[in-house]
Amino acid sequence: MQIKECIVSAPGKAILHGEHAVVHGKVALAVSLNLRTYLRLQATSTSKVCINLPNINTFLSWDVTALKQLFPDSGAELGNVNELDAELVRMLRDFVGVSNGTLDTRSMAILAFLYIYLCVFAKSGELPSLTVSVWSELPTGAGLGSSAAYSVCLAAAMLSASGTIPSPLSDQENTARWGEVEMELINKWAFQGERIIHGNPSGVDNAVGTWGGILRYRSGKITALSRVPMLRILLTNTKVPRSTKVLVAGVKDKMNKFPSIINPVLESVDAVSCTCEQTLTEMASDTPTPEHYNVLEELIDINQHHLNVIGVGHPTLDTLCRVTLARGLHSKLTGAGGGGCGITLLRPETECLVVQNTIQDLRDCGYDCWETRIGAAGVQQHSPLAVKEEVLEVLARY
Ligand SMILES: Nc1ncnc2c1ncn2[C@@H]1O[C@H](COP(=O)(O)OP(=O)(O)O)[C@@H](O)[C@H]1O
Ligand SMILES: C[C@@](O)(CCOP(=O)(O)O)CC(=O)O
Ligand SMILES: [Mg+2]
Repeated sequence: MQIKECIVSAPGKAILHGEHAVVHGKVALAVSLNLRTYLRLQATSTSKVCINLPNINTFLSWDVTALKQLFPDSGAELGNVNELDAELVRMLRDFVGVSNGTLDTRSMAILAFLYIYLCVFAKSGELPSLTVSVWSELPTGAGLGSSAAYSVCLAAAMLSASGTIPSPLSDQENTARWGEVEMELINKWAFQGERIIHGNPSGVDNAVGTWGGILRYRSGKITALSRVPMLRILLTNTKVPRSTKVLVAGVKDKMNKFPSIINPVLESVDAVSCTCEQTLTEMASDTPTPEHYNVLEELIDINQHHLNVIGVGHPTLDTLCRVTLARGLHSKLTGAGGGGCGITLLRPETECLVVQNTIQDLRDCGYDCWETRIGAAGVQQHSPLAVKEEVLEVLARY
């Protein structure tokens, strides 16, 4: 089978408000980051499927003939984009040799890859030999949506290589985006990848990875916020490893144990997201005032308390909040919490020296900290000419 080689990329994300609550049908506000995951898919004639994942030190290959045996006689039933095929996931677990309920990060990435590969190519009835290499600028497992950026890249690359969606590149464009119909399809397959990695994702992360920008997300309904002020944000990685899957499951357990206590907290998080959205809209349609920033800061503090109540805080995140508050800045965790990353809002009048000192304070705690740009483009295809040399070099190494 002739497949189309490609290089694709997708951005990571930061959740401003609504993490965890969004899994239970509440509103989340999320922004794309200027840190991306890149994937290169190459055709080979080795009769092998190879995957190189240097971020998680995983390099594997399988014979195409072995993978073909996973095709049930009812091969046509593989590949329903709207629901996860639990039987196929079970077969893949046996094939790769991982037990149900494993938290081994490498296994999740491999299962998501094989699942999307098999389902997308099942329709053509033929499994091609190929090599996929992925490299990310994002820290993995830190709350910045690396799993979603990875899943979005897998979906885009497989759909493109199989010819299910056309290449958006033209003679004039070395980097291009797909149209709305293709992005819907990429997003749906990416969501299945997220389901394998997360267990019960809301879909907000893959939506940001696909569309980019600043999004309001609720129960699968995605609204791009076009009128938002230019926010300045510090990102801090406490470097404490954690698993989104475990944290999401923990919140569910708490809800089951104390529904009358936890449900109102999630309702309140929803109200925080809605109030933040309203404030951002006001700020964009008028000149942002110090009072607007005061509201945004109070919302950050309230939400951080809520996230602690539902059990996804961490002492390192408490330290982040305390250290930044000592400089007059407000922070909250972002993503699943339990360690990982936090965001700190910078005000327009925050002096350069204050920002530099805050970054230094946080680095002294052993954290990584940097100012980020938000609202990057969603999933893209690139010609090799348009990819940064250092990224191309890593992708070409395998
Ligand atoms: N660049 C990558 N290469 C391989 N796997 C990745 C990559 N990025 C993310 N993953 C997968 O996603 C998992 C991390 O997802 P998760 O716990 O949701 O954290 P987050 O999405 O916040 O980074 C990793 O353990 C791995 O399975
Ligand atoms: C906690 C949650 O709201 C966000 C998880 O983000 P991340 O995997 O920690 O980047 C889960 C979800 O929305 O699927
Ligand atoms: Mg994730």
